[in-house]
Amino acid sequence: MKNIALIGCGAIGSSVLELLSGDTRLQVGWVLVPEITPAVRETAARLAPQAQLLQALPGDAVPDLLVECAGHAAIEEHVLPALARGIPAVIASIGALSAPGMAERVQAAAEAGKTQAQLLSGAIGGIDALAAARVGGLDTVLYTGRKPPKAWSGTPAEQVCDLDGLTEAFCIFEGSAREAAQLYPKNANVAATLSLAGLGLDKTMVRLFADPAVQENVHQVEARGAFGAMELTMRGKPLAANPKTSALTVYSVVRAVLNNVAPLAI
Ligand SMILES: NC(=O)C1=CN([C@@H]2O[C@H](COP(=O)(O)OP(=O)(O)OC[C@H]3O[C@@H](n4cnc5c(N)ncnc54)[C@H](OP(=O)(O)O)[C@@H]3O)[C@@H](O)[C@H]2O)C=CC1
Ligand SMILES: O=C([O-])CC(=O)C(=O)O
Repeated sequence: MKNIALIGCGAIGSSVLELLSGDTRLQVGWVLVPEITPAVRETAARLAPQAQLLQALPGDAVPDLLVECAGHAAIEEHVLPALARGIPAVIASIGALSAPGMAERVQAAAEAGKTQAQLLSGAIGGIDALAAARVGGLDTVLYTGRKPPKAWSGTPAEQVCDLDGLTEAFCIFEGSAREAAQLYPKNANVAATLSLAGLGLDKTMVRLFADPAVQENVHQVEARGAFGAMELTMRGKPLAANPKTSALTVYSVVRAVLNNVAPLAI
């Protein structure tokens, strides 16, 4: 039985626990959160009663897999030290790798620990195709992210428009994936994922819209290169617990965990 350490127990983490509970091939042995709140206690008691609730992984704990679904800060705090100790990790907060030197640090920690960090596809599809297309050479990759105005609350979008008063789509950001991921750490992980699979953080162009006409989180990708062309639209249903996050992100985490225990992985 594989023993999992889960970082974060919010909208994604609690849904992941729900979907994994009852699978006899694995158990969640640790849940790492900044504060052990009554809500976290209740969720863990219901869905992972065997788990230790902690703020950091103990030095003598050796999970088979570390699963990050917490936020950008968790990469520095939990993922880098675990990788360096040889614990493999799957990462949802991919935008964290847009910080100067962070992608290199993740790589170096995994190399030092002789293990691997896997960047999850999260809310976006087509990462396999884009990463394969990169081998032949890519010319352009454009990502357009479109979410309902409430998904942009508490972000710099509030400084460029009146989110509650929007009557039509408003472009809140246009620039590189690196800049998008830094400015919108809870909304532009997809931009970072596409760029790390494809043309890189500085050459992948990004437009972000607050759009009162959409109910879903809409992700569009247009890519061209030696392989031909790719056009992709995803209309992700947001999680009730967090309108910034699409449900597909949860399924992507669960898929990665199950691929770790399944005899046939896809
Ligand atoms: N790749 C992708 O496509 C996507 C990636 N994401 C990433 O996933 C992250 C989590 O999303 P979601 O679950 O919706 O967010 P929530 O805010 O609902 O939950 C975040 C959880 O992580 C905990 N947390 C925050 N900081 C840390 C830390 N440094 N160490 C450990 N735990 C921490 C929070 O605890 P507390 O409540 O006490 O702060 C909370 O339990 C996002 O911030 C984003 O980076 C999200 C959507 C798509
Ligand atoms: O969940 C989504 O739709 C995408 C998201 O928040 C992100 O890219 O950070």
